[in-house]
Amino acid sequence: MRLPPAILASAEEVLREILRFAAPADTTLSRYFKDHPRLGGRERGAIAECIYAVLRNKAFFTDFSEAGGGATMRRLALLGMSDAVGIDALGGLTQDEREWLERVTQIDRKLLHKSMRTNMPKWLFDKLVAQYGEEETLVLADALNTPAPLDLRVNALKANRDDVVAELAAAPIVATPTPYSALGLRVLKKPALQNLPLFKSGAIEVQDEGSQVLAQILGAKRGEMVVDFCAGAGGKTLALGAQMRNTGRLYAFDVSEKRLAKLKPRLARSGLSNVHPVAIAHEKDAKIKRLAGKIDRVLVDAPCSGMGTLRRNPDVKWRQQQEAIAELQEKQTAILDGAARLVKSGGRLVYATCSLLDEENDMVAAKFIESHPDFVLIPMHQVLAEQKIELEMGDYLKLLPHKHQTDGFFAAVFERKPMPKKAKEEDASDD
Ligand SMILES: C[S@@+](CC[C@H](N)C(=O)[O-])C[C@H]1O[C@@H](n2cnc3c(N)ncnc32)[C@H](O)[C@@H]1O
Repeated sequence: MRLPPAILASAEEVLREILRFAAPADTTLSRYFKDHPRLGGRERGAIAECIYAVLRNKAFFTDFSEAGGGATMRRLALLGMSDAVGIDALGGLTQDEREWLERVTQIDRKLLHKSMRTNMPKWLFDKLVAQYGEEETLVLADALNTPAPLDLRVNALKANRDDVVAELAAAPIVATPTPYSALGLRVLKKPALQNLPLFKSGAIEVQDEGSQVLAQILGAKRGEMVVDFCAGAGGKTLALGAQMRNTGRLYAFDVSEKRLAKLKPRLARSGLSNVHPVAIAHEKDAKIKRLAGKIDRVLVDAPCSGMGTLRRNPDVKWRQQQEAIAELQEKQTAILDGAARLVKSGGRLVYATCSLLDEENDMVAAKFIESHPDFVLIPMHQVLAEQKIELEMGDYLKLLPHKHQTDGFFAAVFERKPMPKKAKEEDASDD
């Protein structure tokens, strides 16, 4: 059945708002759907897919919608919709529009100019070329512009992976084990999960496989004191708590009370009782000082540009300003410094981002090691071997969508050298 013609007007309306880039695309979309309760599930799905298709393909779509007659926003919506649901599912097209869409959708994008093919701002393309070379950047950009599959993490406290696969199959949802995370499952279609007993009981959580690997490399064990320094809504906190088998103490710090509040219902589902969410004012908060030198493992999943998550958040590349990267680096360095003070002698500190940019990754890690002679870098291949994760890496973890089919992630692992007792006491009382 064709979608009603009015859906194009709705897509145009929400697109106009989203392309102002005043707020994240998912926030604007949720607000639009709330304000338009009469839109059905199929219409909402099509509008959302249309918006994301436009954001992924903005450079290419804009170029083609500006050429030719008719309003640009209508043409953008047409391109987005045809990408999302196919031309034949669209009702109310004029003959001209149909022919134009058929012409544009037949274009071989590999033959286009780089800026249009990669669909990213020039500053980002240039940075990636400087890091990966042009050939690899083109492949990386294609992967970043392809929607991500849906990854799940099995909560080992409540289920095992094989049983979950069997229960999903009965739904029927086809899920296959992910290659790197022993608890991961990949679902190619995007079924609604919220009402599944498996989801409601906390046996599964939605989490990119890369994110699961990041939580795992912290190596948190039963009975340990662990801090998730930038816990947000707790994606990694939940994985860490389960890894600790619901024992020990896991502090979930964040400066955003709103994000920490979203962790609460997830915690309730997960069955974890070892997690202690703590809102902090900043990375030097007195609440942190009290724990200085006492923590076995600290994860810093730092705020970053998010360029590794473009498969899911394609608006980020258009919203992020190049000038903000240096500010982010400063913030990341400050947070890592603050978090390092928590680590006890022989304890571990993991610095992670979902960015692809060296400025937020290698450079922050290198600066940390330079300014913290009491820490050593543990090469990632060693950490991965300890965790029995079959990934080939050098000093750092660098997950890339075109190579590993995950979001882009970076991680560095540091270990605090054993400290003489006196120095330990001074460290704990230091401002
Ligand atoms: C990449 S997100 C964390 C995502 C989360 N770990 C997860 O797996 O879902 C970064 C988080 O850092 C928080 N943040 C920003 N500045 C901070 C600071 N100075 N100290 C602690 N957290 C901070 C943000 O509020 C945000 O929730």
